[in-house]
Amino acid sequence: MSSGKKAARPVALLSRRQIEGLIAEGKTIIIIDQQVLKVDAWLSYHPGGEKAILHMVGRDATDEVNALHAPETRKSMQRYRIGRIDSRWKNFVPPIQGGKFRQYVEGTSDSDGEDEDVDVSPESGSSRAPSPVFDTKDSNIHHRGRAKSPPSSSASSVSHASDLDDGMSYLDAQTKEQIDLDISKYPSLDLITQDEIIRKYRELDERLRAEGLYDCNYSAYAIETCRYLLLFSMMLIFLNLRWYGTSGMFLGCLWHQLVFTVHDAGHMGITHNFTADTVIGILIADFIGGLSVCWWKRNHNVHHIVTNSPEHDPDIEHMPFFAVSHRFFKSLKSSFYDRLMPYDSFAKFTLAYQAQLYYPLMFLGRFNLYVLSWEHLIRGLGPKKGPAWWHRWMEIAGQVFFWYWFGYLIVYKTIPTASGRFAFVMISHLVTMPLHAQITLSHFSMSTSELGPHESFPQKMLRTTMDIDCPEWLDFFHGGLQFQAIHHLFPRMPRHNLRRTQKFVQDFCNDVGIPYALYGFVDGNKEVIGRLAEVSRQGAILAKCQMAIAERGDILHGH
Ligand code: HEM
Repeated sequence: MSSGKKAARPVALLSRRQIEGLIAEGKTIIIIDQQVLKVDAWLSYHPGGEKAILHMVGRDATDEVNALHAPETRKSMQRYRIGRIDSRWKNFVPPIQGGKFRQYVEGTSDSDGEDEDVDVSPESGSSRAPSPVFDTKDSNIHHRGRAKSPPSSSASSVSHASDLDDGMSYLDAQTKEQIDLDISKYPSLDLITQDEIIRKYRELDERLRAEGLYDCNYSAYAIETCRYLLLFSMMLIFLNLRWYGTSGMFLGCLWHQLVFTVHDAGHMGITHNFTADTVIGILIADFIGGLSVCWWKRNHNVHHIVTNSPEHDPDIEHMPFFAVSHRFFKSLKSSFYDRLMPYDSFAKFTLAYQAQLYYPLMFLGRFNLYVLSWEHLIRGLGPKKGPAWWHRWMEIAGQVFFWYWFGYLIVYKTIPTASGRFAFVMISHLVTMPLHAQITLSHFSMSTSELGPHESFPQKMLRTTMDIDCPEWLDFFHGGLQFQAIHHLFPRMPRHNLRRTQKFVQDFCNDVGIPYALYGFVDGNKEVIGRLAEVSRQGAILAKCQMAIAERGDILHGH
């Protein structure tokens, strides 16, 4: 008897081995809420870019996906469902991060492999040599009783026994030390502990929603707008008075402030509507600031997923100028840029002085952003299909508009002298320096260690991100970046609610035993400079090791 309604299609139960086999065949498989999704067809349409999804292949992406998408988008993901699982999913290392996957042969069961009852502590999980479960870089250093073993191979950083001959064992020992430090400071990586953290994090998210902390406080933007108008008026007044440097300073301050609203829009933190917030972001970033918000989003989306991973997070990949981890001395391959980041003689020279170069280079940050923006737009690196296809064209229009009002109308037509033009351009750009320092402050001195695929999303975010303590009246200066750890836990939460959320996050951290990193602005800066100096020192020690080894080699070979 027909009920008139279409019967729901039964969903196949897939085994772990079957899922592994699909990934081995090159399929893009992610797990969300116990559902198995195959998203190959969606990859090139994805507004968040391909890389964001590729870092989730073979993983339970529930928390990352919930944090980064609107609720209706999450529902639409069911279109890609090919099956379900019926037990707790143990993450694989995604292929883009060097994970290895075995083909599935009909009749094999989950127990036909080493992935049953996986012990996930870095020490033991990594000792399963061919295991796709925990086959990642420095983790193998944690084999019990093998303190100085070289790291396991990954697609991006292969280290062989012969590395012991060129000083790499020194770097491996440093890596081990840092992983040990993280393991001693943070909750255990066993599944029960991590599940408890995930459960409490989801509860917290629900609570924050119930408290209305996801609702945008539009009156706060009215105050922001008054501030923007004031800075813009000051720029015009001083331009009229022919005080070009002062006028440029006010324009720089305006840009500095506007970027925070672009950040909110890039995370759908204003209207929560993808299109509306993207338009706000493009109008401010491109039309008023001459920068590509979509370039920034492409970077930033991946940064939020693989935070502080030297091989994968573009936000810490600044070779040859900065290295926040000694691991960059291995000439890692960036999965984001798809290229090597060579530790060559130029890098050796600049990295030796990186602590001294930090602030001077931050002053030039905005010029670098133009270059990156144009590269993004000219090469068409954003999605060409799907909901974001038109962003590139609106951004190009924004660039034309910006260079017309800034370059032609103000710099060329209004300012008559070369010295006036120079002062206006340089001061307006250099004044934005604090922004570049503020952006790097939250992550540069935090951990860059890889603890394997079983670390939960909230723990990883809190381990790699710090907050800045500041009085409430200074919030406008930090623009929400002072609550970066909270923002990483809840990226779509409107900026003006982050201060209220801080107390909840602190309670959560106390409850689950995760340290909440909170520094004053000055101390945070000291931490960053300290980290840069420490990595330079490691570079100097590495050079000495290599020199001593070379001399020993010469003696052995009778030279
Ligand atoms: C079936 C799978 C997926 C679908 C259908 C999908 C769809 C979308 C859509 C429609 C948006 C626009 C914003 C929104 O409507 O919420 C978006 C944004 C985004 N997605 Fe996905 N997504 C999927 C999987 C993933 C995965 C696994 C990740 C990685 C964790 C991811 C990361 C992102 C990011 C970071 C954005 C922000 C993009 C931006 O604002 O620039 N997505 N996604």
